[in-house]
Formats: sequence, C-alpha cells, structure tokens
Amino acid sequence: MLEMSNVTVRYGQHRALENAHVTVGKGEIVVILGANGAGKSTLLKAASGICEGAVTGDIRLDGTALNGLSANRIVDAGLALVPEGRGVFPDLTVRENLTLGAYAPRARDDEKMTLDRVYSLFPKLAERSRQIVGTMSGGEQQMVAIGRAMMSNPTILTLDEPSLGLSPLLSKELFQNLARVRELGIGVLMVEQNAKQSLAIADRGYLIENAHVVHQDSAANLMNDPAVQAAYLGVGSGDESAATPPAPEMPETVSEAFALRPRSQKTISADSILGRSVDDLVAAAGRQSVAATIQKRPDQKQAQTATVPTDRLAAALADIERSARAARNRPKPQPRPDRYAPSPPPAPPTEAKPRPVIEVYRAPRVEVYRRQPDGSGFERK
Ligand SMILES: Nc1ncnc2c1ncn2[C@@H]1O[C@H](COP(=O)(O)OP(=O)(O)OP(=O)(O)O)[C@@H](O)[C@H]1O
Repeated sequence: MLEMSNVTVRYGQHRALENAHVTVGKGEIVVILGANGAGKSTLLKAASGICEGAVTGDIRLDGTALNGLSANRIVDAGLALVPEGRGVFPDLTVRENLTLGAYAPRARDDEKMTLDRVYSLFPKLAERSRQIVGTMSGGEQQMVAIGRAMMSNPTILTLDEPSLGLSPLLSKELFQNLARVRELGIGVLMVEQNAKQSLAIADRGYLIENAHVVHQDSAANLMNDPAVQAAYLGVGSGDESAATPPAPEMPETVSEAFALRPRSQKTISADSILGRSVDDLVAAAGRQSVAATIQKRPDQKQAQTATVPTDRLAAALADIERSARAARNRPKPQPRPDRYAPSPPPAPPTEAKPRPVIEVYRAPRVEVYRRQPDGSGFERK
C-alpha cells in the first residue's frame, strides 16, 4: 500500500503541494484530478523520487519509507512511474524497451516471467516485439511505456496523464488495459485530464486545487458530484456527452439577453394613418397600371418616336457607318502557322543588334568552412 501523509513540496518559495494525504491500496485504481498547475504531477514526482523541489512529509510503500531515497531505489522498493510523454526509447525495439525496464534487482531474476506477463497483458507487444518503437502509433507507444514500467515488477504503478495525445478510441483501450493491470493486484495511481474515462475504471479519486487536496471520494460518487461534473466532466459547458445530468436550466444571463422584450411604445397601424388599408391601395395601383397599358395605342407610340430629334438620329447612323468602314479597311489577319510543319531555321544573329541586358538577383550563397584538425586553417566544404 502507498501512503503519502502531510506531503509538502516547495520549488524555491513556491509551494506546489501542501499537506497532501493520498493512499493507494493493492489492486486499486486511484485518479488524481485537478486543473493545470494544481500540483498533480508534483505529487507523482514526489512519490517517485524525481521531484526537483524540496519534499517533506511521509511517503511509505508497504511500510518502507521512500522519503529521501533515490529514484532507482524507489523502483527497487516497488513503485514505478510512467512519466508524462511516455519516455520510451524510440530507436530501440519493443523488446529492448521492455528489457530495459527490468533493471531493478527485484525484476532481473524474474525477467523472463515478467516479460511473459507483460506480453500476456498486452498481446500486441508480443506481436510487435521486433518493431522499432518510434514507428508505432501513440497508443502503442503508451502501451510500451506501461509495459516497460511493469517490467520492474511493481506493486504500485503511477502514471502521469497516460491518455495525453491519444484519440478517444485509443484512450478507451488504454484505460481497459489499466483495468487489467489492477486485476494482477497492482495498485494504480494516475493523474488524468480525461476525468470521464479514468473515473469510469477507477475505484477512488482525489481532487487537487491550488496545491491542496480538497476532496476525495469513490469514483462513482465523484462522477455524480455536480461540482466535479461542472469542473471536470464538461457538464454545463456544452459538452453534455461527458455525463448525463438532469436537463440544465437556461442560465439567467442568456435568457435575459435573448428574451423578447415588451414594446416600449404603443404602435399605430399604417392602415389607420392612411385611412385606407394598404392592401386596398396596392390593389388600386395595380388596376390603374393595367388600365393605362390597355389605353396605349400604336399611333401614340409612333408619335412618341417622332419626337426624338432627327439630328441625333443622323449623328448615330453616321457613327455606325464610320465604324463599319473602319472594320472593312482593317488589314486581314495572317493565316495561323501549321503547328506540325517543320519550324523555319533560326535567323542568323544580326551582330548589329545589341543583346538585351537581363538582371538576375540571386540569394547570397552560404559557404561552409571546416576548421583543419591541426588548427592550421580552414577548408571549404
Ligand atoms: N521544476 C519546477 N520548478 C519550479 N516550479 C515548478 C516546477 N515544476 C512545477 N512547478 C510549479 O509547481 C506548480 C505545480 O506544477 P505541477 O506540474 O505539479 O502541476 P500539474 O497539476 O501537474 O499541472 P499540469 O496538469 O499542467 O501538468 C505549478 O505552478 C508549476 O509551475
């Protein structure tokens, strides 16, 4: 069992964690939830012996005090960390990564058995044992990181944001794998931003705010806690898929902003201003227009045309005639050259014609010089 009591961590003057009490039992999954900078990673680092800050308080694993022990001694004692960002060796194979996890004396003797256990837990790692880890997907690399931590044969496995950067589907697979780790009797302590999926497999959870553990409860109670739902499960923020709370009421400010307000003035209809209905006026206008069209006769139209000044007509006709003459006198276009006919030989260069000057701007050239090994000078590469 991991027991952290009164754990305080300071980075210089800054208190990142104050009097934290956290326990993780055998075969139990415990989640730490909290906002960015609350002190979650600091808690895991303090337990693993890799914290850069000053750690005080009491940290015990199965009764053994871990305070002040180096990180490798803490792994020997049975606490393994899967750090944020996984920390796998991308150029090595899956098997090489896993084997490197078995450096702890408690794991070395049983390396073969532990490897078989990891392979049976994550069959994909057995299938891909020769694959270079850098070529694997994010989810597979996370599996390698967990497998490598498992190779130290821990009693407590700690993980810092294991689902970071994984798709929802891969996160689901990851949490299912962690549930299988618990079945081996290993305690799991994880810091997670994915509250919904982590609480779904967890037994208990802690909330950390501003360096303080402010709440702890069973995972089921935390999932149903309205404060947790609002802060970590996205309820009320539009992401209602995270949980199924009772239908929220429209916030007052929103309803006020969009409410239909009563009109401040009494309105007067257009009909009452005109003395007649608008519909009547439109209908009457339509009738007048139709009547006017019917009354128009062809002789009236001719009379209107005749009123156009004759000098303007004559000027327009003269203009048209002038344009037509210009079009007739335009030189005929040359026939288009046959695309498939052999091209005529190039005309001999006329020496008299000066060649055009074309200015070309080039980017400055970068030259690399290497210092001679004997220091006598530089050689150009
Ligand atoms: N090495 C360090 N030196 C100085 N301050 C640090 C150091 N590591 C963390 N802190 C500070 O301690 C506080 C807690 O950091 P921590 O990384 O534990 O937060 P967190 O809850 O894990 O946040 P996140 O979810 O963003 O990782 C933060 O204010 C952080 O800036």
